[in-house]
Amino acid sequence: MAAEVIDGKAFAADVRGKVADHVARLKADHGLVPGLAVVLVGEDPASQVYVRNKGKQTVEAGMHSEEHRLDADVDEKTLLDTVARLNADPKIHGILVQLPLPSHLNSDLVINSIDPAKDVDGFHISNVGLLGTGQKSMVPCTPLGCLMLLRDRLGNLSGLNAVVVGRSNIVGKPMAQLLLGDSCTVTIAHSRTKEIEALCRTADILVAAVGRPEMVTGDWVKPGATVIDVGINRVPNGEKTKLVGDCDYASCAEVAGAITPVPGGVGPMTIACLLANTVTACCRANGLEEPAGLTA
Ligand SMILES: NC(=O)C1=CN([C@@H]2O[C@H](COP(=O)(O)OP(=O)(O)OC[C@H]3O[C@@H](n4cnc5c(N)ncnc54)[C@H](OP(=O)(O)O)[C@@H]3O)[C@@H](O)[C@H]2O)C=CC1
Ligand SMILES: Nc1nc(=O)c2c([nH]1)NC[C@@H]1CN(c3ccc(C(=O)N[C@@H](CCC(=O)O)C(=O)O)cc3)C=[N+]21
Repeated sequence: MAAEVIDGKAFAADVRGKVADHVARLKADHGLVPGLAVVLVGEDPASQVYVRNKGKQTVEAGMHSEEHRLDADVDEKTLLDTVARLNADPKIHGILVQLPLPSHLNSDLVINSIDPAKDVDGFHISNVGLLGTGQKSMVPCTPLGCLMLLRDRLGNLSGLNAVVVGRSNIVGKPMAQLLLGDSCTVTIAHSRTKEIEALCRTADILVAAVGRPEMVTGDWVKPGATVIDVGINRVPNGEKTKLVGDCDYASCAEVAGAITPVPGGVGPMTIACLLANTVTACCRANGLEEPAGLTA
């Protein structure tokens, strides 16, 4: 039995449609335009693609979009000043500093200088703490997108076994928090985990966020499981390159009940959730009702 393909691209278009509807209402009823600022340090070509997509989709949803490009050798003070200006700017409701930053910059310091109310990535320590204690927060976009896909596919997640492979602050850990919040039994696996294949085979929900092309193969997957592939890896393909996930799609799809493809799975959801978080931040900043169904 071949797995059902979870169409993240279509789901993301649907989320962006809801965002655009809410943006139109904010404009008509309150004269408000939600604004997102993306800060990009250096010239990493892959990052530039994401930044371009974010800007385009932000404008398509009727929102205000700004890009702030800084040289790769920018000093920390200039970057912190940029963030401080955006914190104080009433047109801006969401700020994203693209990671990773060049190694001479302290990314914890920079991220924690963002106003937590404008931290649409949900990476500021106060948002991390709020999520970890089950309080209202800004939720990281990629895990939020994965949760939306899982709830849509499985309905109630309560009692399901979830294994998250990867323990990064931006994907693995917040993903585990969200699954725990939905009453899954959650295990986080990483590079030191023993017998990782057997562990993964216990998962009703398997989330791969490792950054290793096609590492997870079909023999790691429990028959019928839902597989969420977060990985975005650019690998050689003849003269050109192609994108592959952290899962070997062909073998996993033979065993899984449902699986997200790469591209067209989690990636588009990340951007849709970024727009959703920006609208949520704008509503909260103005004491208005938040859009239904766009937060965790
Ligand atoms: N679709 C999207 O929107 C997004 C996609 N991504 C993609 O998701 C992937 C993960 O990103 P990110 O979390 O930032 O990556 P990190 O490199 O920060 O973290 C990778 C994690 O995987 C673990 N790991 C590495 N090798 C192995 C192994 N052989 N076995 C088990 N675990 C292993 C590491 O373990 P340890 O901690 O022990 O080193 C680490 O916890 C990447 O492909 C990235 O491009 C990221 C963000 C958004
Ligand atoms: N502060 C910060 N926040 C992030 O959310 C963040 C970040 N830094 N650094 C980089 C990673 C990566 N990331 C992606 C977003 C969208 C796609 C995406 O849209 N992918 C498309 C394909 C895009 C393509 O063709 O290259 C897809 O999977 O279908 C991928 C990856 C966000 N990240």
